[in-house]
Amino acid sequence: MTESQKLKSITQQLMMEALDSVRDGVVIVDSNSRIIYLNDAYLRILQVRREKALNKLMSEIEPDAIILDSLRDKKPRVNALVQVKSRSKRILANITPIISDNILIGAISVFKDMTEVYMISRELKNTQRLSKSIFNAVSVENMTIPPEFSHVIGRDEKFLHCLQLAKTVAPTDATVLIEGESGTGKEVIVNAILSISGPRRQPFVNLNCSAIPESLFESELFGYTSGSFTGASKNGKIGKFELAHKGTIFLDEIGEMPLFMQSKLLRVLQSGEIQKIGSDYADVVDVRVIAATNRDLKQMVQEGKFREDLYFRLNTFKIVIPPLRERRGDILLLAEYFIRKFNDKYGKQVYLGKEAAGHLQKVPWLGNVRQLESCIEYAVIVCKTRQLQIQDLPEDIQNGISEAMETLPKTSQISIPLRPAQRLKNDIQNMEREQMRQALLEADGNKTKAMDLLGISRRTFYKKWKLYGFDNEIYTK
Ligand SMILES: Nc1ncnc2c1ncn2[C@@H]1O[C@H](COP(=O)(O)OP(=O)(O)OP(=O)(O)O)[C@@H](O)[C@H]1O
Repeated sequence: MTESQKLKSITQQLMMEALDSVRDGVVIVDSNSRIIYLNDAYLRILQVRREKALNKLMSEIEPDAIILDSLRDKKPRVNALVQVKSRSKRILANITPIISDNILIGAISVFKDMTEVYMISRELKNTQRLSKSIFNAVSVENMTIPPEFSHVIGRDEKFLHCLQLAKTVAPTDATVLIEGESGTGKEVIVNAILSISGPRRQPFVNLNCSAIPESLFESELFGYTSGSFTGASKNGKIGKFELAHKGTIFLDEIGEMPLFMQSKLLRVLQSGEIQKIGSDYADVVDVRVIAATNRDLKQMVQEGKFREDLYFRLNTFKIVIPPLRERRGDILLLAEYFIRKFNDKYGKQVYLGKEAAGHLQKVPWLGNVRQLESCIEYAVIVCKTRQLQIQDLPEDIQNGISEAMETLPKTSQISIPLRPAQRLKNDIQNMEREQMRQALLEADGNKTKAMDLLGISRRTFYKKWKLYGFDNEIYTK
């Protein structure tokens, strides 16, 4: 090797090393778009393995790559913001065609990863939209309930405040946390938010965290690639987050999410990144998250059962729905509403008698609006006259609860926990558990059949299944 050849080879080596050490991605292709060089940053940013890209044709592995345009028209591209489709990444690229003696011999692209910048600017836009929305909301003196909320019943001040918050946050893309006891109407508020945010935030994916076994959580949420584990479908699986891309995901019972998934959820909330099981790289999704819980997440954080960082992240915009016993003014409104609903359903013309109305107002409604709803459904069905009376109400509402009420303070604000109410709750739960057990026996252990027999949704069924520890029992006649 001559001295000048040696010098040339050392210079080339130094240049390659220099390119390898820069933070920006660098790729060089020849005139046929064959990748002849890529640096370490390229591999890191686009999350590919060297052997999957080097010496391959760019036109085959990334047919929409902007560097191909430069090869075609021999023109440079300056600060081009592009999406690398196969990797869901945003990059800012500078591309120069390499021309020697008027002949195109290739092109070089130097690019920056803009995904994080994009996520931050999205967050910023959200915050701006949210503050604008809050500004508009506080400048309206008397809140008017939006027409989209017409099916939401309630005039209590605290409840109206929840609706106002829902209305405020709906047009933004902010993450929302809805807290409230079981049956208070968390899902009703989610639907209200969705009805305002409209098609802009579709598709909608609903996921109840308590219905997913821990071992399936990751594949449910993020999916898996084909053949990533024994028993996996050969076509792979699309996760719920991918399904909800550009839309909204509702994570109900977020408090039931296992700790290892909480950290993965935090990553999605912070960077939009999801990684399928078995995949070498992460995809970026654009999903609005609405979460709900009937657990005290703050308490769970203290007990080490819920990640503090995720809690803070979710807590940015919180709507706390008060229990029905703290908005007693709404009981009759809701009761009348449900009577209308079940009159329609069962072809009846029942109206609420004065004594029954008085009685309903005294009940502690530990099961909240859901309990009131099923109580009214029962009463409308059994009511033989047109006037719904105390004796038409379910027995536990007629007796047990009224007994418990005698020992409760006569104020509209009942502070919990109260021992009699707790005892009552236990009674209700025992009864519920027994009914479920009977239904499961009747259905020979077939859960879908048992749900039908009980007349409850799959979601409610699995919630109670978990609550009452049915996992360890065998149900065959
Ligand atoms: N304000 C309301 N107006 C009309 N219906 C309501 C209202 N609040 C609750 N409901 C009805 O009560 C039932 C329970 O409500 P929902 O499922 O939203 O409660 P939840 O808080 O999500 O319960 P869980 O925590 O058990 O999932 C539903 O049938 C719902 O339609």
